[in-house]
Amino acid sequence: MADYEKIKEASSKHPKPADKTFQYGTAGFRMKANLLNSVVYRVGLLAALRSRKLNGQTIGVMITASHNPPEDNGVKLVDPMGEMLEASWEPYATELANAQSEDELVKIYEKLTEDVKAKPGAPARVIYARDTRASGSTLVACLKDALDATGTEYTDYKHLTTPQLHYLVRCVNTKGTQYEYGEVSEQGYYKKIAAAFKQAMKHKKTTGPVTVDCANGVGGPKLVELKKHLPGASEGGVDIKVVNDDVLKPEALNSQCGADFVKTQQRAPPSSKISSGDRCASLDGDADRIVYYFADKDNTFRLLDGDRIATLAASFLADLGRASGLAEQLKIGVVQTAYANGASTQYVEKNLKLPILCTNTGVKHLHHAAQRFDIGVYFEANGHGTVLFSPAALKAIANYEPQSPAQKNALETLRAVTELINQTVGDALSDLLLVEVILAHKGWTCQEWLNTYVDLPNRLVRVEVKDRNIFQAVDAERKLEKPEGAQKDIETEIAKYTKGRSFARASGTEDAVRVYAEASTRGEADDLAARVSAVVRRYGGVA
Ligand SMILES: CC(=O)N[C@H]1[C@@H](OP(=O)(O)O)O[C@H](CO)[C@@H](O)[C@@H]1O
Ligand SMILES: [Mg+2]
Repeated sequence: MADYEKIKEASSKHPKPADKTFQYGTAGFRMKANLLNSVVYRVGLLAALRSRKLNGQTIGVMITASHNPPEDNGVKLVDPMGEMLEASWEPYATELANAQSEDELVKIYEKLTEDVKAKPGAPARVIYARDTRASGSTLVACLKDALDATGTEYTDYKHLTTPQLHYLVRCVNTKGTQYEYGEVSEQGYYKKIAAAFKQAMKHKKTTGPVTVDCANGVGGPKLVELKKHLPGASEGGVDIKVVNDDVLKPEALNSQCGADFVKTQQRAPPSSKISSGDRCASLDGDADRIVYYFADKDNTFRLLDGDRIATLAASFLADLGRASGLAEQLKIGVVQTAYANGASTQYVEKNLKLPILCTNTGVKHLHHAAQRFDIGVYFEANGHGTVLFSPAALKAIANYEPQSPAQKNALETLRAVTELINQTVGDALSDLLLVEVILAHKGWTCQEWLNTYVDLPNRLVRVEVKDRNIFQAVDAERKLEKPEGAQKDIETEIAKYTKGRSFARASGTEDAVRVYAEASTRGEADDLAARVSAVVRRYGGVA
């Protein structure tokens, strides 16, 4: 039961920096780690309240700042099924984080407890983990203070990838039910996906190794651990070469490596020693994102980003649906954001002939939209995504009696793939193995994967303005509603280019407006991005 005096007392150890305003954004709270003590303490209070409200279902707290620099950190909450915190609770987190005094904090907490109708006597349960940042242990101490003050039961899972924590939250809450997701332990995670991988790779072989850059983050040691459970190349598995897995040098985290570096710089990490044709992948700092890349025969860098993983997975699942005789029950759809390359959208619609939805940026939006399909494939272009199978789809896949050996084969692979994919959230380790399985089944090299369609040249620019909040986007962020007149001016610029597409929106994680542009040539895409950026500056004022 919550004891408000205790909450107040513990809170006084973690005072809020007076001049700061916090906001629970697309990825929870994220900023310089030394500003986060009070925020993490208060997120702990909210986690306890959310668990009480849900009668003691376990809530997850992840301390990470993903691809941000080493001196940053962050915190986000995980809901009972391993999903992101329900959006209607985000403002509560913001409100608690911004309370100026202990008295105000407790007043807000009491009021929230009443408003959400949490039973004060209900149990509260939380599990938590962190990435490898040096500031993690201090922040964990702040979190613990909140959990103790609120009489919460908790388990510290120490270092985990973000998706591993999501997995564990779902496992705890489904334990002993018909929806049991897996064994509640880190080892259980490895065992589940390794068994699924073995099954999915039956009779198939990968060609050559895959080199995985782990951004010197928590994904490194976890991939090394996962490898121990996987068959090696000679046993029908895959040869995974782990690089950039040094977690003992905190300053190396996300520095000149990792998925964000590769995606935004459109080049391999400078430390990379790849030769033409080598298959490579990069994870981000908390291993919930992955991108692939290789150097083609002319030694030109080629990126295979989230859009490519989505199209690869959708085409594979559609093939399996047809081959298993389940196509009718398994309607596949793809979910993207406005940042998806226009060529990928066209490929899904015209070649794969699958329905496609466009949502706002941020995986929670994509995740919800993907739940509208039997099989919903969602990826952000930056490599964060997964595949969701509806309960009805899982049931159909589990119960179907195959009518031929070919159907039986396809069905077995499909079953394995449902186990391999982390359905709680995008998971770089699980997505890595999924891509490896698909390439092995299709017998494809990266070049063949790349050949499926030709990306439109594109440019993503960050524009700093006085107040980014005046830029209000609508229509899945593809158009600006405000400031008035800006959209018309952007469209005037777009009209000047062949296959031109461009939009501007305020970032949810940085103090800037992002401008995206694509067109038929590199020069045109760059030009269009520059012109739309100029429009944004004209309306937003130079910062
Ligand atoms: C263009 C882009 O890559 N935007 C990223 C970025 O959001 P912004 O709201 O654009 O700052 O961070 C989000 C959280 O990590 C991620 O989900 C999203 O894809
Ligand atoms: Mg991440």
